[in-house]
Amino acid sequence: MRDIVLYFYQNLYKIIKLTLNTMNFSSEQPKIIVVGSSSIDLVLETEKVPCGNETVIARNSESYFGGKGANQAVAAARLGASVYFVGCVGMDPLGQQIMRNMVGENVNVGFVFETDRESTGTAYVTTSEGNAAIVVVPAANNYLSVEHVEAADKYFHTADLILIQLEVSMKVIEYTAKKAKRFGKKVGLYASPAQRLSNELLDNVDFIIAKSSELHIIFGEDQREVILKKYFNKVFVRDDVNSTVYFDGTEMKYCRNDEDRTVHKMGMGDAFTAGFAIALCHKNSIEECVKFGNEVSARVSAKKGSQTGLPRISDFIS
Ligand SMILES: OC[C@H]1O[C@H](O)[C@H](O)[C@@H]1O
Repeated sequence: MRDIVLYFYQNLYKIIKLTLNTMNFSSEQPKIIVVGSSSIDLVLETEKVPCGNETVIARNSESYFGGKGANQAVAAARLGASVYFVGCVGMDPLGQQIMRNMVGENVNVGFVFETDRESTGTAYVTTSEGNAAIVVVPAANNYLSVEHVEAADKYFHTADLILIQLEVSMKVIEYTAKKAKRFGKKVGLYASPAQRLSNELLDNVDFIIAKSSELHIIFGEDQREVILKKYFNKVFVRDDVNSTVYFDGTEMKYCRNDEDRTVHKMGMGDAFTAGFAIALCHKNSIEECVKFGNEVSARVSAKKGSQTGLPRISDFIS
């Protein structure tokens, strides 16, 4: 018995690889454009997340690279895609750090603009028992404009897929989705932080990732089943325990990783979105895309910060 247990643990890595084996990686390198936010996250670890007028003491404070757009760009690049990030930072040391980090992660920063009107975006995160409460200060991210996205025009022709989230202006988001559709490109949206989506935006995106607790804000409807049936194979709802549910046209599909590796619940939705997008670019089935997204998300949650634990393509193929 002891030998069997030992064998299991020694080969855990291979077993995980085998379970993911149905995921296909084609020889084509996916080309992805991420339009969105970048920030520096200040993470405070506390006994409990403060509420009301409460004061709590943090065990420590650490800073990490973050911002939903930047997280998705780094995730996609680590998974082997050629990635352009279109974003805006302040003319300050934090902006420079973000640029250097992206360059180090092989993300093309040719369309990262600088503004002198605001400082680089930041996020203040209180984490307790794995949960994370996040307050975002968009700052320079609010200065990302339609003209900035227009500047990346010629790359929209060559891209396979465009990723957007909701941390830059809705005008930019809607413009990006419309433009991508015009070029016949696939568009993925991580609908966070939750906002009501217009019908036009809903029509222009191919897949939407949403948190279970925010459906009523995003769709103006809180019956999960109604939303999933209306947007089958298009809306993917995630809950707190890294499980994903969607309707495939015939039945509800639930996907959950058995093993809970969560240390911090930061950047899980971004990681899922990027993983899903990569799997889609490699022409996998929706079910495989969801499984792969869940795995990428589980891995990021195993380390502190929104980017630290993001896996690399070499973790999946030798
Ligand atoms: O999705 C996680 C991200 O949300 C906030 O934007 C933080 O920057 C963090 O990195």
